[in-house]
Amino acid sequence: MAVSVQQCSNNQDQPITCQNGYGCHGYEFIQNDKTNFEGECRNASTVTIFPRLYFSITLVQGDVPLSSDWNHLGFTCNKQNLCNTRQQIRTAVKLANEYYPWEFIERMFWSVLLSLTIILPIVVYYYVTWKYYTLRGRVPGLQPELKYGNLRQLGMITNRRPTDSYVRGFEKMQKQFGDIFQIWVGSNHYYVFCRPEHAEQIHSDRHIFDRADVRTKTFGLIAEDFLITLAGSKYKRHAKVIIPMLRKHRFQSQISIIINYVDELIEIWKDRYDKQDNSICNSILFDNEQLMLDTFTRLTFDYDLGSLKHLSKTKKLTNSSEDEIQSSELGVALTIWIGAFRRVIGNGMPTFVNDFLLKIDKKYQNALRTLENNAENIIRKCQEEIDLNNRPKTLIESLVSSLQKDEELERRKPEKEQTGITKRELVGEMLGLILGGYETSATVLAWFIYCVSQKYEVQQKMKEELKQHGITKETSLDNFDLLDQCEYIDCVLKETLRLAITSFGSPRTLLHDTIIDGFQFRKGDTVVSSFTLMQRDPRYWKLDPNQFIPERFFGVDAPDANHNPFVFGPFGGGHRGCVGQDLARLELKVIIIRYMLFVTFVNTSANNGDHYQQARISPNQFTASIKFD
Ligand code: HEM
Repeated sequence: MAVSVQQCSNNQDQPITCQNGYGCHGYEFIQNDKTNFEGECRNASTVTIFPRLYFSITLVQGDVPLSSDWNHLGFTCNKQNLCNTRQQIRTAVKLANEYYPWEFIERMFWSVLLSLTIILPIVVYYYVTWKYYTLRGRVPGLQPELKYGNLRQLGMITNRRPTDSYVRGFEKMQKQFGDIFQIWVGSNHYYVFCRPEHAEQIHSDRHIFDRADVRTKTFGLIAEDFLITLAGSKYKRHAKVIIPMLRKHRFQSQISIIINYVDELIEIWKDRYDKQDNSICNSILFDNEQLMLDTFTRLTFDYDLGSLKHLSKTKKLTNSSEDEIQSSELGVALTIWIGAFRRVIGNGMPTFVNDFLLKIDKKYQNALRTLENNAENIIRKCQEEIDLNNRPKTLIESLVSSLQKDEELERRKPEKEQTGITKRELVGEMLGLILGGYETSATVLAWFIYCVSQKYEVQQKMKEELKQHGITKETSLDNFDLLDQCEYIDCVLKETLRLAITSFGSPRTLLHDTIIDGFQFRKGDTVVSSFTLMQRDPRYWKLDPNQFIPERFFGVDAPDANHNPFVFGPFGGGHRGCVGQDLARLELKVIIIRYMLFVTFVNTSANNGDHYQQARISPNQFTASIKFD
């Protein structure tokens, strides 16, 4: 750390001229300031950095008048004189060392370090508290706690485990604060809105309300190239390839695929429960998840994941076959991956912490590799079969035919001008779509079974309707007109979607400052239109909204047929509403029809109507007895 001046290698004393009476603050400074000083010592003559730092500290602290200071050090600069030669500078530095001894610097160094180790954590604590866990503005809410936000205060988490759904937390907040409140779900902050006029404003202006940042920070950590996490030009580039392939008519010729899979599950149930003493199924959600995994992946990616085959084998097989091992490996990978997703959205940690935890989580990384390998298999299979001269017929064909020919070239273009998608993006989309496409529908199916198992008469009415339209076990169902005639089943599905709590609402992040209902919100704030609360709010429904009554929508005089459209939004709304809703409705309707042709679900005494929070919100410890017709 000693102060030193190195010799110029050519050993010439170069004159340095100081102009306008400028003080000479060290040799480096002189060298760099071409405006005020002329001449320089060529060939790397340097004064180490310390004299400058040291001078600037000690000059202030050491009580030496600035004007005379450099005179002490042997510098005499004024307009007329040559300022210094290097010899003078050497003298100056030597003098400086005598003036301000080394111990003083050392003392300074340690005091600064000590202050930093005390001050820094305090500053970080206050910064994190202010950024993540403080009420904002005038909107009412509960003062949040560090790490948990309002999760613990609202009973959504106890002993670090999720114990209640976010929706129940939202309900408590609405009761306490009214239709507009703010809530901290861990480190995620939302302004929540519970009236249809709010929903209308939020869903109508795409230039202000866009995909929520919080989605990109949760979904984005595990599927960064998934549509739900994208915005702007990249979103448009992906949406162009995906959305047209999810329209209802695309799947008309594939209804038999849905039927085959649902029949496979019914066969499994038959095997397990028909003519058995105990016909109680306690894996309703899990079984439906396997059904939806296979159905969705086959419909969209033309690939059989084999989840139902695995499900049927697990009970019967004692010796595991290769097929079974492969299938279960994939199933395990999906479970781990989705488990990571649930953690990320539920643990309340800031994004960078979750990002770090995922990176060091070996199990998760292995699961991801397994999933990516499977996605690559699907792509390879499609690439072998696809005829690029024909228009794509399925989602996977559309994705594969839009693969960029030269990724490097596209990358160099601005995002707005890029076309197609990269291989990496394709894999990301596949994983994201599988997650978005199967879990939600499976959860709705579980809710459907839950609701109808308590209402025998609703199931009888559906069965009657099928008979009325001549729909039997042999009917192919690929006639949309015939499907449309089953209006009561539509009402049952709509009522299920109204009551099924799958998420708390549609979150959006503001692209510009705006005012909602008299409150000012800033660019970057995240707002939520809570359709889940409105769907069960007595102000907006004529019949008791907490009851499962499909008749509220059925017939010309149906009491709730003319409800405000913005109080019903199971698929969200606006330009970032669910892109899979056509497909989901079709799958659900066909599956419900098949269920009603074969079985009747009966409530068991174990059900208490409770629900629990996972990635989706599902009926808690739900069981149903399955009777075969
Ligand atoms: C019953 C089944 C389903 C339900 C209840 C459901 C619900 C939702 C909801 C509430 C949203 C957020 C909308 C918003 O923020 O306004 C959403 C978005 C999305 N859903 Fe679904 N969904 C279902 C099925 C599907 C299926 C089958 C797919 C796949 C094809 C899918 C793909 C997506 C995608 C990609 C988004 C993000 C759209 C965007 O950000 O632009 N969903 N879904």
